[in-house]
Amino acid sequence: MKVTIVGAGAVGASCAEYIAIKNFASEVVLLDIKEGYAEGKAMDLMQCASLNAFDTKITGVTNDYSKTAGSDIAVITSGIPRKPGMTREELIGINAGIVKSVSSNLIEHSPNVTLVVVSNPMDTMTYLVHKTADLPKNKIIGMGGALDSARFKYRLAEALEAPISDVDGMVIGGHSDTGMVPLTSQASRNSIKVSEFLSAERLEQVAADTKVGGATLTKLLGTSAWYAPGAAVSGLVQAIACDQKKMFPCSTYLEGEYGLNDICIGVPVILGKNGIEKIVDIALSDDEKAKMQESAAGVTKTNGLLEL
Ligand SMILES: NC(=O)c1ccc[n+]([C@@H]2O[C@H](COP(=O)([O-])OP(=O)(O)OC[C@H]3O[C@@H](n4cnc5c(N)ncnc54)[C@H](O)[C@@H]3O)[C@@H](O)[C@H]2O)c1
Ligand SMILES: O=C(O)C[C@H](O)C(=O)O
Repeated sequence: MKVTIVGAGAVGASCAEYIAIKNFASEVVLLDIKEGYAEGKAMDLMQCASLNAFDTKITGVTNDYSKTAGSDIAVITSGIPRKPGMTREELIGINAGIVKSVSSNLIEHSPNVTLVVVSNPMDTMTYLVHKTADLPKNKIIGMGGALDSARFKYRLAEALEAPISDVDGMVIGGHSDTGMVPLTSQASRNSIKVSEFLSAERLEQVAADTKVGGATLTKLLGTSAWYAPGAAVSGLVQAIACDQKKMFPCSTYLEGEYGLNDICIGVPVILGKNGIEKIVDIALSDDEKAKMQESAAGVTKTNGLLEL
């Protein structure tokens, strides 16, 4: 199993580290445009191998796509992150060009690759790849919901004063400060709805904190987060590589599901060896349906800024 990660920055390197520690891939290639950077990150990570007991071979290359040839899965983290006070949408001007050329280079050398898009604004970048790359839609996957759901569980556990392993919950919709739709009505602690334990006001606060999870970290760190994003990407890559048939909310191209068309946005999907093997069309409450429509309108507006 060969995995390429384009962008050896904060998220790309964290992703490579989690993939290696989980020890399911034979090879990880890190590629970056900055001279020597991916090589350096790969060497540093390989010096963790004996310490962390993994056998994954990590190599780094400067912009040489021939070294990515035959990749089964490729992760796109190349591009700029936001700074405090910015929205993800403001990154479109620079990141669209990067994502378009990177995806085209990857597919040229690995025509059967499954792409995981991470660069922001992620739903729009996933849509861009869908519109410009010669790949079936099941092989184009946007990562956002897995991360947002992990942040939702963190906030739920905090409110419940419970261990995170007791808590389950999912966030669908667009990966943006306003567009996320945390499914509070369905979140549970050991199968009991969290509304049994938390007031409507507290649950609303949990949802609000979840939606600004990325912005909160960006303010604290001066740039956007990388540990949880890297872990979330590694979970998606493992589900595909190991044909796990696991369910994650991912950004995928919709053709009527959730009443939406011609958009990539976060919905629950089953991930296995064929990438997105199924879009799971769950029943939403009227309130959740309205929020999903509003979220989709925001993503569509950002998509309109693309030069397709
Ligand atoms: N979808 C999500 O949930 C999520 C989570 C975290 C970050 N992100 C996004 O991921 C992206 C990367 O974030 P980061 O913190 O790793 O940034 P970073 O600046 O640390 O790393 C980005 C790397 O991309 C490289 N790069 C730029 N152009 C390139 C090109 N054409 N080819 C190859 N490499 C290129 C840069 O040299 C840099 O090393 C940002 O757009 C950020 O907003 C998304
Ligand atoms: O917040 C960001 O800009 C990065 C990423 O999308 C995140 O949610 O951490």
